[in-house]
Amino acid sequence: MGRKKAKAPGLGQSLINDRFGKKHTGHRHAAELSAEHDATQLNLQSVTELSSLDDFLATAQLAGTEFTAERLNVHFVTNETKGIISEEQKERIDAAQTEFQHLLGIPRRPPWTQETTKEELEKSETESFLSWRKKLAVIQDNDDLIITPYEKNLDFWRQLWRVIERSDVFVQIVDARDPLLFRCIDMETYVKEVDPSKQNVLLVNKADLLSSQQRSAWRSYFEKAGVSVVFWSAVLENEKLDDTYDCAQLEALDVEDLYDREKLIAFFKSLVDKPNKVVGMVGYPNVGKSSTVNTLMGVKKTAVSATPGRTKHFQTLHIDNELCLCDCPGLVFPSFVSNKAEMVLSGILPIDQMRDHVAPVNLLGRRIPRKVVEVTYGVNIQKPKEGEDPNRSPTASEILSAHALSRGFMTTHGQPDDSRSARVILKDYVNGKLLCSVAPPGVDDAEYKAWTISKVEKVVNCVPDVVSDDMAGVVARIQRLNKKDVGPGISEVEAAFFAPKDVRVFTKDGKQDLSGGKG
Ligand SMILES: Nc1nc2c(ncn2[C@@H]2O[C@H](COP(=O)(O)OP(=O)(O)OP(=O)(O)O)[C@@H](O)[C@H]2O)c(=O)[nH]1
Repeated sequence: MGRKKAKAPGLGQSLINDRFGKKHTGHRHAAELSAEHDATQLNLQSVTELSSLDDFLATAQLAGTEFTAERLNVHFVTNETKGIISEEQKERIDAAQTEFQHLLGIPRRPPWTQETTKEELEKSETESFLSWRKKLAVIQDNDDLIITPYEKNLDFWRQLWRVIERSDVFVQIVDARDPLLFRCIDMETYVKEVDPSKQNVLLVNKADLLSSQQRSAWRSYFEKAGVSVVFWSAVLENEKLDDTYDCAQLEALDVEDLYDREKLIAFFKSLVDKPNKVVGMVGYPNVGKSSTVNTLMGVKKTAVSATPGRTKHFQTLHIDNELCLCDCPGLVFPSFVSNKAEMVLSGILPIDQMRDHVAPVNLLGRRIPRKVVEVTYGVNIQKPKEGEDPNRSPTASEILSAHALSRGFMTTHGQPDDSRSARVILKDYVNGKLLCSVAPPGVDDAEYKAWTISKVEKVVNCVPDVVSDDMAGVVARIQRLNKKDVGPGISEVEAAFFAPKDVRVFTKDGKQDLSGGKG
């Protein structure tokens, strides 16, 4: 396709001028860029879901004056189902995913030297980024394949490149409930390309949401694959920083094998043989980067967002005079998913922006054991009718009606308000209040689900004897829920409070506080 250089500023340049206020001129060296591209100057609006028009305009902006309406073929999820795919579809999708896996990489920063000017580097970065996007567009032409709405804002990738360049240890934070969805193997390859002496670590966060058997299954999977893996719970460790918390349920949570803050810091230090060590961190939005960074920094954080996409730019933070953290903004890498419902359940797409609630709840019904929903909410979900497969998963409508009726969520027409229940249930799932996780390849799904059920039963049935005063209200609600005497009328806020982890109470040294929170 022929490209011609536009003489007058075109749409792309106008958009750039509009965004940056003026045309970039002057020759500065590439080395100056790292310092220059801080959050105030970069366009740090994450771009993951674009309409074709937005996409067209963003492409025009990226290509600047050289843009000549290239066709990107980017289109959106087309094979949306009601969250359920047949065995035959699944086989087809698996085969296509295997075939195209090698194209699912991350963009590379083009090579540069001290002599490269700022303009030259920006131009080659843009070109390399566009060619990466075109490669992904080829995948999106295949109707069997859906990739996550990956980050399309080059400035986010620039931040990632800089974090990788600075880091001695590069940590990918993944969500323990579906580690493979959040792990980007190509990122590990890229880190080694930049410098083979850099170390990759996979930090499996939210590991408190798995049972010890489940963690052990995942640990053997990663160890066999030669991955350096650490299981960690930012939230549990963060709670230990607060001396009013005790852990009446620590035993039930079954988390003794997790790394604590000191052990994790010591582990990072052990990987680098030089005085000033930099640990870079990256991960999808909502995997718990902020919680991890705060905890490692020793900052007690009371409120973190349950909505993906809050951290916007990388920060450099000194833990002590030996170790420094470099926290990259939440980046959505291209990854294969079976449908949009999977993205909602994985916390990649925000629930409040979800249009169809039936598909994700159907998928939830497939993934989560029926008993987990029943025990967590104290409800009975309608059983399969005579003639139906007695082991079939509950449907969205069965789950939603059971929940809506028990909580008194009704529409003005007197029907169960399914959509309100769907939002509560999906948020509980994403937040980990409804326990569920995906088994590692090669592990029997039924056995893995049985481990989830036994963990949920242990946690829910363990009501603490003594708690601090400010926890009393929460515990009273949980006790009512446990006794299943909660009829219609319980508010959404109360339902949302029903998190077994809410009753953990730690002492300063992380031990169970048996003093009623007063000692
Ligand atoms: N159960 C559990 N929940 C966690 C853990 N770490 C984080 N969360 C929850 O996950 C959600 C996201 O946590 P954040 O720390 O804000 O995640 P983030 O990756 O920094 O998100 P962005 O700012 O969007 O990039 C919050 O609801 C946290 O409470 C954990 O170890 N265990």
